[in-house]
Amino acid sequence: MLKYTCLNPIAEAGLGLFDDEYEKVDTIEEADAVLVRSAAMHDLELPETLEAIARAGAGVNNIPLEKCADKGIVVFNTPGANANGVKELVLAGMLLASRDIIGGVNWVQTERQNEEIAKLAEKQKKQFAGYEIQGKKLGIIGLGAIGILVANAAVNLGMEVYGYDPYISVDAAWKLSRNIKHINDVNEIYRECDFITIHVPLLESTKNMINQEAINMMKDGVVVLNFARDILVDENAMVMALKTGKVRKYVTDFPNHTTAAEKDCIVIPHLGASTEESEENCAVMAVQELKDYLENGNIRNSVNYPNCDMGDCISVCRVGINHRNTKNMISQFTSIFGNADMNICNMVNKSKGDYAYSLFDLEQPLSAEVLERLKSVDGVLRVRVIK
Ligand SMILES: NC(=O)C1=CN([C@@H]2O[C@H](COP(=O)(O)OP(=O)(O)OC[C@H]3O[C@@H](n4cnc5c(N)ncnc54)[C@H](O)[C@@H]3O)[C@@H](O)[C@H]2O)C=CC1
Ligand SMILES: O=C(O)C(=O)COP(=O)(O)O
Repeated sequence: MLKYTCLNPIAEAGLGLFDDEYEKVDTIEEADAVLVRSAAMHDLELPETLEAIARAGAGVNNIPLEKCADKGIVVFNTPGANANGVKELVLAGMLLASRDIIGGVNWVQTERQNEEIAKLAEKQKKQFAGYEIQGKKLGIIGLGAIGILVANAAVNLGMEVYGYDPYISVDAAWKLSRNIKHINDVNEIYRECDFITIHVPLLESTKNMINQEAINMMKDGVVVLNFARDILVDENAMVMALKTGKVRKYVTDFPNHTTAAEKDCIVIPHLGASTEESEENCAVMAVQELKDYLENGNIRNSVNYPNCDMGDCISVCRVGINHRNTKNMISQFTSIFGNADMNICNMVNKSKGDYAYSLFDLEQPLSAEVLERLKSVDGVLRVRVIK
């Protein structure tokens, strides 16, 4: 029986895919697999039994990826599964920043007992007037799953869209409307755009990307949207820029003490992916990835190990080895099998950065002795007999 636990609530559409071979347990100490959304995992003790973690979502900055890789724990995410949910909220964010919908709705609430409210509204509404987004320039930093959807939707709303992503994938580039202006220097976005939205992962290299220097380059009255992660932006500098009017509105999906009480910050409580559809899509993809890894040893959408697919496990024996990406690993594995008179009928070896994964189909069952020999190879982090 395989055991999994959930560190956040995960949609039933996904959990329902676990069959009788799986048991839900309450703590990570007992689990072979973990499902998580935004719960912080950096300080958690990771038990030796843990094989895999699936993040039902995109951002993996809440998970210690390197520590997991060192322990042979494969971490998955669900690329694109919540992108539409975020795209729709980004569009809402642009509209909330350009029309004072929040101020207007609040005004109605304060006047709700007033019998003259209809007449009063016509007099008062000018204080909530705004401007339209059609014809405005939108700069998008990061053209991945979310950035592409935002870019294409904004083109359809009549915006002039500038896109910047030095690492854009070929697949992503194919999906992008050809009406989007391809920008090679991010400073052009800072200098030219009326709205700027950031959709990059939180990495050492992206932390504080929108800093004082970037803000200084921006047009007066710009709107900045952050549905990626708060520390991508120097929010102290942002708050100062709001106070001087340099930035008109800062729309963020990540409440904290710096922004929550600021008049011109529109702060949303991390709702980007909180739609029925996104939660279901993420849960289904995450559970499918975990099951394929636990049952067949296949890796799809991992962020710390390479992708690897040998299809369903139909051989007598299948062994997965998580190891360091160093020389002579494969030759040592094949010698161990050969010396034990075992024939390899199929194998795959893939690497990603410092880590690698090898999957072997064998014609004989694996003995405890051969298993121990594989485990003792220098650089091997985990050996798993899948069947
Ligand atoms: N508010 C919310 O609820 C959600 C927030 N997110 C956040 O949004 C981020 C992006 O999500 P996806 O679009 O799904 O990820 P993705 O991985 O599909 O796209 C990220 C893109 O950023 C690009 N990139 C990386 N470094 C860059 C740089 N220095 N400059 C420009 N582009 C750069 C990559 O090439 C990639 O195309 C996630 O990492 C997460 O932090 C994601 C989903 C929900
Ligand atoms: O997928 C992401 O990166 C998100 O930020 C969504 O987070 P959540 O699953 O809503 O806690």
